[in-house]
Amino acid sequence: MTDARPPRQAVRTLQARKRIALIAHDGKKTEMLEWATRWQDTLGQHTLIGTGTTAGRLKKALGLEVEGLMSGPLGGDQQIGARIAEQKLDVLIFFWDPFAPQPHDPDVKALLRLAALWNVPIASNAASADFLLSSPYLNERYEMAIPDAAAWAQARSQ
Ligand SMILES: O=C(CO)COP(=O)(O)O
Repeated sequence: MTDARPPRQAVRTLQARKRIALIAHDGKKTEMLEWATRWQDTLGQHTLIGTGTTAGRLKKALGLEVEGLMSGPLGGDQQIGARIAEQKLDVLIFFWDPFAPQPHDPDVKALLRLAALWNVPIASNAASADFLLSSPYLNERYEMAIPDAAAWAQARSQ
């Protein structure tokens, strides 16, 4: 058994059209809708997914095409986390509520851990989401470092 960290980094290239996850806890959904309204045109140029209720609210209020997964408390955070682990998500916009404990707090923590691990850009509030969406990288290919999963597995199976 070797060091419990991936021994090497690999390169992942994000395409110009990003796959963006949109998630908001109930206490933050109004803020998310207001923010998404301001960024509606930009969001419409990318591929959007979201947890069930957030996705439904965005579709209804803004007419945006958003793939809806399970609602968060029913496993939606875990589904988004799986997309991250499979390198199928590029940006995470997650307005989590710092005032409301969630029944699925472990799922939320797991999602945030995977996003940190896989170097996925995260915005937790409207200002950081403004910065992310106004980045020149949003509409360009972008190369980033990620853990080398194959090297990790190989090192641990010696
Ligand atoms: O609970 C959530 C994220 O942790 C969000 O889920 P909903 O979008 O289904 O409300």
